[in-house]
Amino acid sequence: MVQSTIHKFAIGIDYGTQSGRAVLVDLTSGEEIADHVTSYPHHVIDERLPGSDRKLPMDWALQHPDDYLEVIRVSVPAVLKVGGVPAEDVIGIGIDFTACTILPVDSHGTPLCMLDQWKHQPHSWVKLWKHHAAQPEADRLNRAAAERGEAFLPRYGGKTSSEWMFAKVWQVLDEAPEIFEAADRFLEAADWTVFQLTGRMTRNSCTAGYKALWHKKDGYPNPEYLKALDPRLEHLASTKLRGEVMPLGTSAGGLNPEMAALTGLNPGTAVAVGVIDAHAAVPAMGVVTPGKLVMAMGTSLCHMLLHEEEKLVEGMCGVVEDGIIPGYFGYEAGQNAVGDIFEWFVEEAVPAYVKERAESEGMDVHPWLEREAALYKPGETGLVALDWHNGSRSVLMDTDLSGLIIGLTLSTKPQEIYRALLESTAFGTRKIVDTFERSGIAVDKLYACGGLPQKNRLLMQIFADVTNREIVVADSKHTTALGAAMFAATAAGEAAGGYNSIVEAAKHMAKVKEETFKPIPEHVRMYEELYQAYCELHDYFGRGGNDVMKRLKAMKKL
Ligand SMILES: Nc1ncnc2c1ncn2[C@@H]1O[C@H](COP(=O)(O)OP(=O)(O)O)[C@@H](O)[C@H]1O
Ligand SMILES: O=C(CO)[C@H](O)[C@H](O)COP(=O)(O)O
Repeated sequence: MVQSTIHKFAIGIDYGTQSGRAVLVDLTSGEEIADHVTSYPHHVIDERLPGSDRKLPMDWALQHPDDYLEVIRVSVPAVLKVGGVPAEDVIGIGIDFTACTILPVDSHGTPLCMLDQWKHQPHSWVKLWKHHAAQPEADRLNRAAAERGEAFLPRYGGKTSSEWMFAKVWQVLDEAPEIFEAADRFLEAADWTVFQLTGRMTRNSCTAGYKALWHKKDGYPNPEYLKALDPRLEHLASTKLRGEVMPLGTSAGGLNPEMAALTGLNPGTAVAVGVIDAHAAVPAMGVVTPGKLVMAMGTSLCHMLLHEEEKLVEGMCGVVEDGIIPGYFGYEAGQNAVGDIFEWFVEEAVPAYVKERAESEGMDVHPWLEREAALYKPGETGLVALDWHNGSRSVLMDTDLSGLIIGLTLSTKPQEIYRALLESTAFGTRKIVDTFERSGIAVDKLYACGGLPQKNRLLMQIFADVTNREIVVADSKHTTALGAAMFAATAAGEAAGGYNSIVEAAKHMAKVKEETFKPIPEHVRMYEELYQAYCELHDYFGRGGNDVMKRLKAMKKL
């Protein structure tokens, strides 16, 4: 039991792709007192709508909004109970969310998919960040913006993504105009959940900036451009995207009485505006100044970096002033799949004998493959792979690209392929690091958090060797939730026992391990050569030298 009389606490809720977790955090030390995970009862909906036989098309990924409430209903009371902390000592709640994860709501804020009238229409559901079916809209959006010289486009590396708000909303309009019409607003799931907690509909500057092309001075893309896309989009920004955009670390309002009763927290407890999951990890690792690239490594990989100036960097997911830490331009880049690629290999491509051997040694397949793959030196497998099994986010921003392994022979072993796949993801990150540096934005050190640094040491060593940079690792079980709790402490403010700035919160609450991964000079040399091979393949297949990946994908869609 914690001495709650001297300490104050906040709850961070992290909404991931498969599950949500609540973490009760001591604001003095950042210690995670209790955590609880709720798996989403409806999982990722990518085959059929709940209660329906209707098959979803390729590249769709939906979620059920009630799953987000389930996390609040179950995980929040659970951490309060385990932590043994009285409600009055919990001064704030913060949430971080995957993004861009959006939903259409009616004028009461009720998701259209929860209304009988619309629940059978797939476009009424939450579109998860990895819903990639809006690529045609993203392509048209990019072409029009480039032709018109729209000022926002360079801030997003020259291309906006099919994962983001405008492409997704336009897909709704194209394919289900009745849903577009019925939607009073389109909201980020982060903002909808904050609305559920507070009854106040706000938008957070982080998702608005990175995922909805919102700019602190210019606002959303202008009506003329939107009209040129489709006349029905002309007033989108002032109608279905309306709502005050609030800076990170501010309070969206107090916890409403219904939610207080549901969770056991006090009504009026400060609720911070939402933040993107990966971005919450930045202060949680103590990164509040430039030169330190934070990598949230899990299913996918998000890279975040701070800089004093706004620079235009090829293929970046975005640069947003005050987007992560006030006073700095926050840059985001990413890889659509990292852990997901390793998962695909283990689930879909590993021979039965590997599973049997792992089982006979009492090991899971991943660590077994890691141990065997670690016996090879860089280059010894004769393989190079492209990490595009779920498309390329940075720097090509193209979800129609696909994976590739080159160098296979009749003697290639599964552990060699596993190693090549680990290496491919490190090469993908190296490409991002090089692109930042070429644009004059220094990357001195890497900071890793998420599930992968805890799970796979070989992967981390390969990342250090391929990038030739030291890697600091988070010392937190739930780094993004810790970040969300820090934003909650900031929203509550010093007078309530929190902090007056996220930088101050980071000083007291951020946690990294003492042990770091350091590059091994001999490996660095070998990887330099392999990376050149990766770059040749990257440019050949990714920059128009050969469009076979796109042709194959188009055939598959027929
Ligand atoms: N030992 C391992 N080595 C490499 N990848 C792993 C290992 N164990 C699990 N994974 C991958 O880690 C990913 C999950 O990462 P995690 O950070 O826990 O989740 P999330 O990204 O959903 O928050 C999955 O894609 C899984 O395939
Ligand atoms: O694009 C994002 C952030 O900008 C997504 O939130 C992120 O990629 C989801 O990742 P994960 O499931 O690995 O937490």
